[in-house]
Amino acid sequence: MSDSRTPLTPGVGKHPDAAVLTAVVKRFTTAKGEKLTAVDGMDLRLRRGEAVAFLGPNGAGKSTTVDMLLGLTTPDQGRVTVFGQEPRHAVRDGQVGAVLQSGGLLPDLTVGATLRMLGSLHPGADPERTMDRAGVTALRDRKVGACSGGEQQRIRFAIALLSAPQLLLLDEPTAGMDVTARRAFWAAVREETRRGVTVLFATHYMEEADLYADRVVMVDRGRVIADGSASSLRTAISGRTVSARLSPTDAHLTTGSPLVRRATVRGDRHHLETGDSDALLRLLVNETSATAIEVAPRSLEETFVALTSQAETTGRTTR
Ligand SMILES: Nc1ncnc2c1ncn2[C@@H]1O[C@H](COP(=O)(O)OP(=O)(O)OP(=O)(O)O)[C@@H](O)[C@H]1O
Repeated sequence: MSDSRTPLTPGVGKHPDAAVLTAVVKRFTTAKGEKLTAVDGMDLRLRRGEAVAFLGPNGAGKSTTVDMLLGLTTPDQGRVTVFGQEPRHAVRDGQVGAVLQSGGLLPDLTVGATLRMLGSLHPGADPERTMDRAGVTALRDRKVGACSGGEQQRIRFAIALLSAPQLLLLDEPTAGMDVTARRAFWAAVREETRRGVTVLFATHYMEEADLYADRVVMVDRGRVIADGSASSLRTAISGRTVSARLSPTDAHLTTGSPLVRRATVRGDRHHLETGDSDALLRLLVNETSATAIEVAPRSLEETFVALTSQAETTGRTTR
């Protein structure tokens, strides 16, 4: 029975960390022969039982990192371990399951036959129960090729669960799913984390990170630029922009305030990014002669841009 199976590798169950990346660098050579650094000194520790969201723009290095955790590619520098061992050993022992963006499925097999066939590769696997856990039992007799994109993602999830892995790596797992399918998918993932499984999922959806991750790791240009709980990250990257006309003396006072994360001047207005717009408004009203004060929320895109440019100039991380 898959739920009660113990890790196949002695010592794996005792290891406190599911995965550790230490100063990992991965470079590729582009088609033009130029060197491209996809992962640039990544330090990351996934503790057992955590659900960690991996957020970042296109090309940030998320998939490359997942590939290294799966042993599909190796770092040029640094070290990656999964349950204290080489990733490929952990994968070989069935400790790691993955839903990748490009996982091949055989379109002419039914869902049930697919799970039975792949289940035969893992001693002790229970395809029926795995289909149930992944929410694909109703699709058992349907050909994989006749399933929608979102359904195929759930089939991939079922396949990932076959070996009863202790670490699940999900690369944009809900791509192609509608809202209902997303909810059902995350409910199934939550069941796995409840059992103590560690989950790392790459996503472009801040809401998914917010709702389903214990911890959010934000990456940009192959580096971790923010790492913390969803709520701490939200506080760090959400916020408002307060803009006003300020005299030079008032501008000096406000931009030097710890309430102001970033200040820019456009035209005759100072734009002040803050996590506490109420306190900043009080400061402006009570202690300066600011005029034409406006408060505007920042969009997620703006906050991400603000955070990435901040990381570029200061190298700072949140935690
Ligand atoms: N095999 C490869 N050969 C050359 N360049 C590669 C290769 N794999 C990835 N890259 C490049 O490395 C960078 C990081 O890519 P990666 O796929 O890891 O980013 P990502 O964060 O997963 O992006 P996305 O959100 O678009 O999936 C990109 O610039 C990409 O073009």
